[in-house]
Amino acid sequence: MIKLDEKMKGLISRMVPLGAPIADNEDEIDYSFAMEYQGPPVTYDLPRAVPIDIKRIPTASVVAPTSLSDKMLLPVVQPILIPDSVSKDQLKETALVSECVVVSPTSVIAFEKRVRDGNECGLSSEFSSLGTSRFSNGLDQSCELSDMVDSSGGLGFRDGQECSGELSHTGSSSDRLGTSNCKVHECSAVLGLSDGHECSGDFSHIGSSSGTLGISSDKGQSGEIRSSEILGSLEDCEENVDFLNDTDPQDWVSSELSSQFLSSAESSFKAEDSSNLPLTRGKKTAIVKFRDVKSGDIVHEDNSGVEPETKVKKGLCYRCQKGNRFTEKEVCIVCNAKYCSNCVLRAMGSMPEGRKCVTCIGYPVDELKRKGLGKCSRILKRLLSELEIRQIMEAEKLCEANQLQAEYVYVNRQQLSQDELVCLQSCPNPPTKLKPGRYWYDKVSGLWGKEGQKPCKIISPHLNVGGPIMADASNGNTLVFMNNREITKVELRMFQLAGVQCAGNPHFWVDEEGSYQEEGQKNIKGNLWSKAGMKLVCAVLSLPIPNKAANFSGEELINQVNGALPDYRKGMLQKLLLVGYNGSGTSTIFKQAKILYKSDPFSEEECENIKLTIQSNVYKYLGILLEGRERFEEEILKEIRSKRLLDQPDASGICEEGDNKTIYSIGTRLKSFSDWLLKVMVSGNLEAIFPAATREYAPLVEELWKDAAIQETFNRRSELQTLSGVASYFLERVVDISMADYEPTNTDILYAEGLTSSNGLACMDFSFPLSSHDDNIDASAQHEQYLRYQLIRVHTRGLGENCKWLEMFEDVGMTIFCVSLSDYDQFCDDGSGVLINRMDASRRFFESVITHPVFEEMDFLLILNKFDLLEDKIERVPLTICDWFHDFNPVASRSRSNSDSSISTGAPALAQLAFHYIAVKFKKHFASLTGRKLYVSMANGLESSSVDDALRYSREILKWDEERANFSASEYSIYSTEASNSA
Ligand SMILES: Nc1nc2c(ncn2[C@@H]2O[C@H](COP(=O)(O)OP(=O)(O)OP(=O)(O)O)[C@@H](O)[C@H]2O)c(=O)[nH]1
Ligand SMILES: [Mg+2]
Repeated sequence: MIKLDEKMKGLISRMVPLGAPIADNEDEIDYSFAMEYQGPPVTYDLPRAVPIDIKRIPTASVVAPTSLSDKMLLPVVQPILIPDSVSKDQLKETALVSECVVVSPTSVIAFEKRVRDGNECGLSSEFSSLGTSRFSNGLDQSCELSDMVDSSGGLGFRDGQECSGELSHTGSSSDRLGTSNCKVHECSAVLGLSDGHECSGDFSHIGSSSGTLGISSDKGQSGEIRSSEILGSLEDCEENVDFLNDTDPQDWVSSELSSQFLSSAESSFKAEDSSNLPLTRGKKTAIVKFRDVKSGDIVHEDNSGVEPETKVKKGLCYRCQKGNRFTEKEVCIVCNAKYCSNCVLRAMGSMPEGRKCVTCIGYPVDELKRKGLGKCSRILKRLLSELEIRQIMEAEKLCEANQLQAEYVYVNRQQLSQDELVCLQSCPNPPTKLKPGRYWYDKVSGLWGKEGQKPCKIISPHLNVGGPIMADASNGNTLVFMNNREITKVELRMFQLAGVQCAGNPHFWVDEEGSYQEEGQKNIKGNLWSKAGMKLVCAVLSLPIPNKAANFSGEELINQVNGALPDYRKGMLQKLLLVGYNGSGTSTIFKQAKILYKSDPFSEEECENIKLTIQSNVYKYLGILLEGRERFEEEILKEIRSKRLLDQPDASGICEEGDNKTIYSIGTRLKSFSDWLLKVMVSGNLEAIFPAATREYAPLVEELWKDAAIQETFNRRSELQTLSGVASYFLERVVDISMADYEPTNTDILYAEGLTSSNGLACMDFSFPLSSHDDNIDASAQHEQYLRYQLIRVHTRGLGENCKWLEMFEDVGMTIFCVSLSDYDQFCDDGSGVLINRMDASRRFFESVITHPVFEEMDFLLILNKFDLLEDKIERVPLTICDWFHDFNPVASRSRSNSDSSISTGAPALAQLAFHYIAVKFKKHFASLTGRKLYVSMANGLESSSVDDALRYSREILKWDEERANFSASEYSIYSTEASNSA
């Protein structure tokens, strides 16, 4: 019998349950623990620690990368609620309890156990831990969790009872090391890792079912632990093995950590200073992923979302429990917890996924809050810098965790996979504003609708998403089938109005183009969309029509941002609609955008078509000039004749040598070529020249162009209504252009007319590359190069009467309206044979676009284009020639403008004043019709930098718009959406 000395007794007393008797003799106790053996060599095998190969220790893969900026206020406190059922006494009994949060970018905990006999073992079990984890507490002390070995091999905590946990396992964690409340006594949990599971990712689940590892901060208050201090090091562990030898465990816990761990399946509480305790929402961070060792599959925890919030008195901050309902608060987009401005940064940390409590990171957003994603509140604006806000809001909108969850979307009764969702959202013509729900999709025609309802959109066809379509997908009851789906009554009505025979319960096959045929028959019966009035019919019946802009085949939809962009962002497009009255310069701006933002703006095939267009345009211009020359010649000759009649021999314009020769006369050879050319053109038989003979005639064309008579005619081009200003550019180079190997340059393409498709629709996807101005700019500017835009250009004729088809563009973010500044002295046919001023015509078109119901909330950017032509013209032709501009008074404007500090010193040029005047005219007109604000930008469509500026301005406006919305979306915002008053 060996008597235990006092020291040993003291040691044991700290390890047994409180109040448990301590035996006097060693034989009477069933506790034992390992001590260094210093006796003679033994003849039998000793259990030995198996060394761990560090490289083989799995390290966590970061599930949700967090950026731990310097400014990040770490850690985030896990608030704890004291359950009503727990009395103060009970709290006392539990001794010291701690709670805290550890956030760590890298933390490795490695354990290895070796149990000698596989039975229950006490502290004497041979057990070695080769792992160490260090955690710093709020006071920057560090503790070492190296070897709190327990009897049954669970790492961590021992209460003298058998532990049931088994730690046969190596685990590692990186990034967030969970939050926890662990209980030392009665602990039957192993630390973190259950047998048979491999842990990768963040620790969120360490301990028993409810527990996660926690390290207390000093004095039992909520811990704040700096991430950088948290280390797990295998190297260190050797020094730290077996604290029993040199460390008193109780001291270890109580002095170094000043706390103990407590865990219980239901609740966690804190003993000290409980009145000051923050509230907890019983929630765990679900970032840890366990992998089944055998199958390698990820074992899903119950990740059904965030547990219901603990009721917090309305108006109180969820962290400090102070404030009232008027206190400004920020709301977690996952769990709705609200934090006051003092607590929000602590509760939300660096917000790598936007406004989420730290414990909500990785969780999907509350779908009701999706609309508000990326819209900043006033409270954050006050607390953070503009750059930080921008980054947080971007992250909130774009981070993976916040994207629509594939599992909430069903297509043809099949839950989507993440890949399918990405495929759906990034197709050229995706469903608009996709929300969680059940949808049907006809892959053949592209029709898309909510389950049980008629179709609401035609999206890109042939997408590999969802299951096969069901006959009852749209709940039709017509006995008429289309691509295996029984159509609804309205669709049947549409078929009938399209003249499709529907007798005898037919089954139609309709493809994405609208071509339809009956089942079992080979021939195509017709095309739904090509039938006259179909679009109107569909509009009336609220049925979708194909989105030409998105499916337009002439303009490719290249994803320029390619692999650099995560998949889920590929689907996110800001659409910009570009419209303008005929000749305002929309197609020039569109082409400029292509040249500016696309690395390979025009395909070979496009270039070939462009070449033919340019060559034929040259003849068109020449034809106009020749006709004009004839007209001018005739006019002069007429004049001469009448003057002769009046006996006025010195009539002007007549050359001295010949009676019938005028400055508009050409030689006989050129005259006969000209006559032939005009005849060919009138007959519409241009093939005689073009394209085969273009080269042959090129020298003659050049000669003609250089002829004085044609040059005189060209000088009077303003009298030739249809002659484009770019005619001279091409005619000067007619010989080059007529060559077989002519390849249009970008400038040629830019100047070339008639390149857009017959329906006047073109669209392109692009991103704004970093500009020279962006070079020194912050990360957010860098980030913007990945944001994607779609420029959709539509011709007036593509919009139908009263701009009916504008409704196809309801999802655009902004409309850019283009007006030609040089239109003020020009006239055009108003459609009924009456000549009207082109500026007036432009204004009328502007009115019908801005007042279109679909654009009620739309931002408009007015591009006042062709500023170069205005400069050129304004000195010659007064602006007041246009009735609408009758009160333009440059003198008055000049004096007014000079007093305006926004205009630089010196008298602004007349064209500049005219521009400002016209801009204000449009702004006022816009405000009177819509009550909103119009943005205006000046441009010269032929100058790339000017178009770049104008389009980047549209991007700025979209950003402001967002920021304005952020203000107004704030819970207690006092800002109105009219906050901005710039430009
Ligand atoms: N000088 C000058 N010419 C321009 C400018 N912008 C466009 N143009 C020319 O104006 C003409 C009409 O421009 P477009 O871009 O074809 O105009 P649009 O809006 O497409 O008009 P439609 O072709 O009728 O639909 C073309 O000859 C362009 O080269 C400009 O800023 N300055
Ligand atoms: Mg055009």
